[in-house]
Amino acid sequence: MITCTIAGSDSGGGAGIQADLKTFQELRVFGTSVITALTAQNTEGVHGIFPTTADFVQAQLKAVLQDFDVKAIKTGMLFSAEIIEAIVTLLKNTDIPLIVDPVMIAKGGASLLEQQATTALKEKLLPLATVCTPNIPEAEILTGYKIQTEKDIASAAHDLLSLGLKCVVIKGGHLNSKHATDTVFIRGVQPFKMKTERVDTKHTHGTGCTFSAAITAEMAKGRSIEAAIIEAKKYVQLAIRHPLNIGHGFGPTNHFAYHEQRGMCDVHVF
Ligand SMILES: Nc1ncnc2c1ncn2[C@@H]1O[C@H](COP(=O)(O)OP(=O)(O)O)[C@@H](O)[C@H]1O
Ligand SMILES: Cc1ncc(COP(=O)(O)OP(=O)(O)O)c(N)n1
Repeated sequence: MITCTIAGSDSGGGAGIQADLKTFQELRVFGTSVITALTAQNTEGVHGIFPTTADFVQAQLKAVLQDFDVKAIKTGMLFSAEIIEAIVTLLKNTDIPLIVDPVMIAKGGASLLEQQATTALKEKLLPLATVCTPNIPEAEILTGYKIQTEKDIASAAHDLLSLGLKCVVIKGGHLNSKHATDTVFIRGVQPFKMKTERVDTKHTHGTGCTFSAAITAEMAKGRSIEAAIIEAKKYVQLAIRHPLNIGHGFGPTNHFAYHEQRGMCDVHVF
């Protein structure tokens, strides 16, 4: 099975293209990639960004799509409106499932999407997506209001689904709660929650990239959206629960853990 990630490179290997390709490999799908930007990054932060031109992003994506039977595509850091538009031009002619992780700001505070690109992300890319996986701050930017209650989460999902998406997962990593609970809204299906223990760790660099890449891998294998999302939650939970403890700052998750610790993870779905 072949997948594609359209995202930025993280020289530190914990997020972006590197996290996506590691996740694809661990979940036994073949990963191709389209690089939107290089970041000089490590566990202590983002030290520089060098974007790719929109034309060259398009050239990479064309090369991949012309040759490979890609079964699912994900997007991560897209950086600019020009890059988003270049991708949309090609993706609007395909029916490949598209998972959009609307990456905006790294946990350290660096901006990975120019402010004026939010409109292009929302109005041009999201209508093509099958699944979108915002964290709470991203959902707030996309909807334009604060998300504090269960009712706010449901309204945000409703507003995002109305853009044409099939599924929205509002991730709870940023909530100040005892558990890490994500809420899944799928058109025509009763919403459900996925709950795991919240791991007390600072090594959560790349959790969002890893989660969305795992959804992409599982969907490429032909699993239903529900099954893909639940398996992805297991994958990321194990990756957080068994950290590698590398680097001097906020370390990466452990992409090996899913195989090394198989069966040692409960996700409560309700
Ligand atoms: N400390 C943690 N313990 C357990 N799960 C976590 C923790 N932090 C994040 N997660 C989970 O990791 C996934 C990615 O969420 P999140 O960290 O919110 O994304 P992002 O990296 O986009 O901010 C979600 O399933 C979330 O619930
Ligand atoms: C190149 C690149 N892409 C995405 C991110 C953000 O990754 P995320 O999974 O949201 O994790 P944090 O960086 O917020 O820990 C990134 N940092 N770099």
